[in-house]
Parts: sequence; C-alpha cells; structure tokens
Amino acid sequence: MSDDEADPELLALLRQHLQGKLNINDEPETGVLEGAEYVYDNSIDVALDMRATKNAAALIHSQMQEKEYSTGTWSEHELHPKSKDETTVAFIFVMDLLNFSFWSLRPEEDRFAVEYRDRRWTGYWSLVASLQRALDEGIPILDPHYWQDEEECNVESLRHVFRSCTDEEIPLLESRLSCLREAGQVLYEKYSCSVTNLISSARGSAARLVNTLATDFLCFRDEHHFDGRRKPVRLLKRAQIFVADLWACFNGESWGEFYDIDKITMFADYRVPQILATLGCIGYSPPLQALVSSGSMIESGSRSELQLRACSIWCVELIRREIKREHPDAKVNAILIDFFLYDTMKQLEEQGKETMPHHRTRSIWY
Ligand SMILES: Nc1nc2c(c(CN[C@H]3C=C[C@H](O)[C@@H]3O)cn2[C@@H]2O[C@H](COP(=O)(O)O)[C@@H](O)[C@H]2O)c(=O)[nH]1
Repeated sequence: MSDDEADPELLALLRQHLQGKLNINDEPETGVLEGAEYVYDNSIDVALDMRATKNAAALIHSQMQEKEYSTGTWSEHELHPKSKDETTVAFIFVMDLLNFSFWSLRPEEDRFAVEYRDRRWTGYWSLVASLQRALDEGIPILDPHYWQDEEECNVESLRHVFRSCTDEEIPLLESRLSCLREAGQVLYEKYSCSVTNLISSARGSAARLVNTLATDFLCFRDEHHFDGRRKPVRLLKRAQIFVADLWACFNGESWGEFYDIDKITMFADYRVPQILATLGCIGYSPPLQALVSSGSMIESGSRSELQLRACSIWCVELIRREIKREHPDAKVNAILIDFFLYDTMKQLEEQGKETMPHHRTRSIWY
C-alpha cells in the first residue's frame, strides 16, 4: 500500500469515532443515564414538567447553598461512621449491600423500628443503627468471613442484629442474609475478603467500580428489561450509592477518590421520586397515580416501576444541568442533589408534611 492510501481499518475506526460509537480512550461508562433517557423517551405513565423542574432547580440550588451542602454533610449525620479508615469502608459496603426496602404497611407506631442510643430509628436509619448496635455488641457484622459462616451467621442471628422494638421484623430478612452470603463468597473468591481490594480494582474510576459491582455481585445487578429493548436498562441504585457514600464520607480523598465521580446519577429509590412528584417535576398517568395514592403494590421490574425510577434519574439530571447552566461555578453533582432531596423528603416526613405517599415496591434493589 502506498503512503497516501489510508488503512481501511483505521478509516473504519475513525468513522466510528466520529459517529460517537467508539470509546477510544476506553473510559468505562455505566450506561445508567443512557438507559434512563431511553425509558423517559418511551414513557407513557410518567412525564416530566419542565417548568416545575426549572423552578425546582433554582429552589434546590439556593437551599443547598444556604445549607452549605457538601460531601461533609454526610459525616454530620449522627449515626454515620466518622473514622476515615478501612473499618469505615467495610461499614459502608455492608450498609449499601443491605440498603433497601424499609417501608412498612403498618401505622408509624407499629412499624419495624430499632432502639439505639436512646432513640427510635426507622427506615434507612434503622439499618445504620442496627449495624452500629451490632458492632457495640461485638458482632463481626462487617466481616465477610462471618457472613459465610452458617453456624454463626444465619436467619436467627441476623434477626437478633436487626431486632425491632415493635413486633414487626425488618422486611426481607432472608434476602438480606442471601446478600451477605453472596457478597462474602465473591469477596473471598476474587478480593481476598477485602473491600479495599475491590475498590482498588477500579483504579480510581467510579464508573468502573459500579460496573464491577454489577458484574461480580448478582445482588448489585439492578438492571431490568424494558419494552423488549435488547439491552437491559441499568439503574444500579445500590452500586452507585455505595460509590457515592465512599466519596462523600472520605470527602473525595483516600478511599473516596474517583476522577469520574460526576458520572454517578441520582439513586432510584422510593423517596426521591416522592419529593420530585411532590414538587411537580414528575407526574403520573391517572392509573399510576391511583396506584401510588392508594398505596398499592407496584411490581418490581414492571413497566410502571421502571418508568418511575428512570424518569426520576432523568429529572435529577435535568435539574443538575439547569443549576450548572445558571451557576457554572456551582459545586454540584447528581449525588449532592440526590442527598439533599432525600434529606429534605425525610424532614417533610418527620414534620408530618408528606402530601403524597411514596410508591410501594418490595425488592432488594432499593
Ligand atoms: N436516593 C436516595 N435514596 C436513599 C438515600 C438514603 C440515605 N442516604 C444518606 C446519605 C447521605 C444522605 O444525606 C442521606 O442522609 C437512603 N436511601 C434509600 O431510601 C429508602 C429508605 O427510605 P426511608 O425508609 O424513608 O428511610 C431506601 O430505598 C434507601 O435505599 C439517599 O441519600 N438517596
């Protein structure tokens, strides 16, 4: 081939790159945002209100500024671990391994609750309180060897770890045991029982760590088929919140240092969609609104549930873009917006100011 004839293979690669189909620099992507936009574009039961989303962006930005919302806010929560070391890394891993489905059908006074440090904790905080209480009692709840030891770690011992001060036990207790067993097995087989080895394998990339969690651990593989699309839609809520909690706890340093942390999206749970709907940013079709308002169960992986979760991710992305458009120097990403929205929803709940219920799906994904 003469010098002036281009190599056909190189031309093909160049063409792919120009079409944005070739990730030349081999940087990992989670695909969550792409999937969320796809579902949004194909949603009929959930819609975004762009005016309300724009207004919410201004409100969220000003309140986050006022409250000086930053990674440091994470450690200010009374129950979150404070030491910046490997024990805290292990704590965050087991916390986000089990960070799902605390909602109850019972009245507030009868719902699953944990008494710890002279307070009654419910929801997500009941999980954190249970883990702290177990550590106080010398139970090695952070140790992958313990999770695999069927003599020591079983339904009965886990029921003790998550014992309630009411007669309702923690939802999905057996599923939580299965998550611990699987995680213990994978950490033993691939990471010498060390969560820090797992984190180091991502070489500083948040996206790569999320993808590794989804590949190596079935219980983190929060992806679902939508409308027969060949590729599953990846929501990866607990994989993403694990990376986000590390980043926030360690203030973006040490075990929380990720050069692509802004690739992490909102975490598709049942609280942030609730506040987005309360703000009017997302709206439901009459049939879906009827299901949510009546507290009916919405099946995990159903078309309605996926629309609700994915449109919430897309909505927070639009809120993020709007804030960055109006305030280019704002230190804001989807994680901090999400944390702020979750905490705000919890404050509304505590003040008895919930104007619409969250949706009810029982699953290990969130
Ligand atoms: N999207 C999103 N979902 C979150 C959280 C958190 C707590 N994160 C703490 C860390 C930093 C923040 O400042 C928070 O203080 C829990 N969840 C999810 O909510 C549900 C629990 O609800 P409830 O039963 O009412 O407590 C359940 O699916 C749980 O997985 C969050 O931040 N974002």
